[in-house]
Amino acid sequence: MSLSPVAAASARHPKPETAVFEYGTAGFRMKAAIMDPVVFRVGLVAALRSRALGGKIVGTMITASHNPEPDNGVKIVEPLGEMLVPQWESLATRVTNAANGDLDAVLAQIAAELKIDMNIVPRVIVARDTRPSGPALVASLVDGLRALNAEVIDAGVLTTPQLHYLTRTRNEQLANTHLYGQPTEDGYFDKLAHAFNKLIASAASGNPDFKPASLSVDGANGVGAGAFRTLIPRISSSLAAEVVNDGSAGALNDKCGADFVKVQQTFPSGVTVRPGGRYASLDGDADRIVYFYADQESKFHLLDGDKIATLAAAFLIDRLEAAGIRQGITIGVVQTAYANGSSTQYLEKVLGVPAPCAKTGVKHLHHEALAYDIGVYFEANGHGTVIFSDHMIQVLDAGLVSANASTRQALQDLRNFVDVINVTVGDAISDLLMVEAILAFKHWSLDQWDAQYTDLPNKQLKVEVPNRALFQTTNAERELTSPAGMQAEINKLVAAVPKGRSFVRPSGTEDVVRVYAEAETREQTDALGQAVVALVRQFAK
Ligand SMILES: CC(=O)N[C@H]1[C@@H](OP(=O)(O)O)O[C@H](CO)[C@@H](O)[C@@H]1O
Ligand SMILES: [Mg+2]
Repeated sequence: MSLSPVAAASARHPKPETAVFEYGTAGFRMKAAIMDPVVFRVGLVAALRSRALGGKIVGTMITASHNPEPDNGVKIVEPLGEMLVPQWESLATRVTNAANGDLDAVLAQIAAELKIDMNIVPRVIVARDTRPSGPALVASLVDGLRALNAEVIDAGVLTTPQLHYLTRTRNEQLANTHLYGQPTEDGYFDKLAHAFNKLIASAASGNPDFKPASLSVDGANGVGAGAFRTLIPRISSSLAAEVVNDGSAGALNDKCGADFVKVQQTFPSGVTVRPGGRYASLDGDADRIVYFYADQESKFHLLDGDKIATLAAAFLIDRLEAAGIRQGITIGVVQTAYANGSSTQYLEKVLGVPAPCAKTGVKHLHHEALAYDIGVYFEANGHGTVIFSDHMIQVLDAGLVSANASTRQALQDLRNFVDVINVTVGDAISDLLMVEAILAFKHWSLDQWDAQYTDLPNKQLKVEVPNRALFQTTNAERELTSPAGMQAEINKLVAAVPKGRSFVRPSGTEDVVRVYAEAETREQTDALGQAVVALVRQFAK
């Protein structure tokens, strides 16, 4: 009996019988060495997803973001650049866990359940970051796609946000609808550069002394370094930028990159830091960014996702007022439990905007941000963006038609601001341009930006436990419902500390439980963090 194409291909990518996989916050992520059967099966799922959507293009990205170089991962992107819908996360988990001999049957079951027309030709874009394990994993993914007769578009090495952009614009091109931008890598850079150069020109107008700011970008030795370097010549009149940690020497994310800088609260290696200089770190797939600087005593200062969100919100409010359209436009800034307490306070008390708390994972933040005309959302680690409602865009466009001399420039600034933002997904490069444009408008250095509010000392810790599933949360992950009795113990510790806050949640991307603590002083913060870590160990048994 001859084997079906799926069975024949799956024999080349056997799943170890006992292996269990789960599509988590960031897709599948693990040691690259054990990923082959997973990516092959994700190829099958992506092809099926495209068929279920009538042949629309689905994106697949091979990356493990900020995790160490030997790790890798894979995630599926919806046609308009959104994260995979929850129903299909479960289907992806189901297919990756099917026994080797059951794959055909499982696919047929799913097709029958969802009434998928198996004659449709699937179309799937494939991209990867710079990890050495990437090419072999792409080959396995493509093997899965081909087993279901998919048309494969190999986009090579891209940042995660570029893959989202390309997926969206290729679909728009296919459907002959309005293009978010030209459906090429060049189109991506042109769109961002064009909007950014206009914003800087506006910020510089009337100021003969305007000089482009100098910025040094830590590329985490990853894909963002090359991507940002491609952009530099296109924005050279607006920003004097250089890239360090470009992958020519160190390992990916090793003592550098946005996650290292945020979690360790220290300078990345490979960067010569001068007091007064301006620095930013990207993560390994360039969807996160944090800024940092040294003061006159060479002390480290971090400007994280919370600082970026507050900067963006304050600027947008200012421009809306100058454009005469603040009335009737709702603004919200969505955060997670990891947001510094001072940032939430600043948003609610100083800027007067709602700052709801969502569960960790940008898809949760994105969802909540849809409730506003301008939805700013950032995780504290620097992953986020700004999204705009149709109403907001209509108000803007209508305003531009009838603008008078005093409001026109502010309206145009807002329009260019919308264009510099990657609304499909958090994008380090687009966020960097947004920050630089705002700083140019404000004539701010990093310490002036930082002075808007003072972060409470904070600490993130992780604890390895026998079974992290024991830890369950509610209230946007700020309280534990299990293990029984543990939240009451945390509450007691927190109550004893001025401005204390602490919470515990299981990671969705690593086999650890995370602990967060903040308090009025560094000593209190560290002591609170350690006390909660001890509780985790005690209750994990
Ligand atoms: C505290 C923290 O930074 N957690 C990160 C991390 O999730 P965990 O579920 O905490 O492992 O990876 C996610 C995916 O990149 C990101 O969305 C999230 O913010
Ligand atoms: Mg990332």
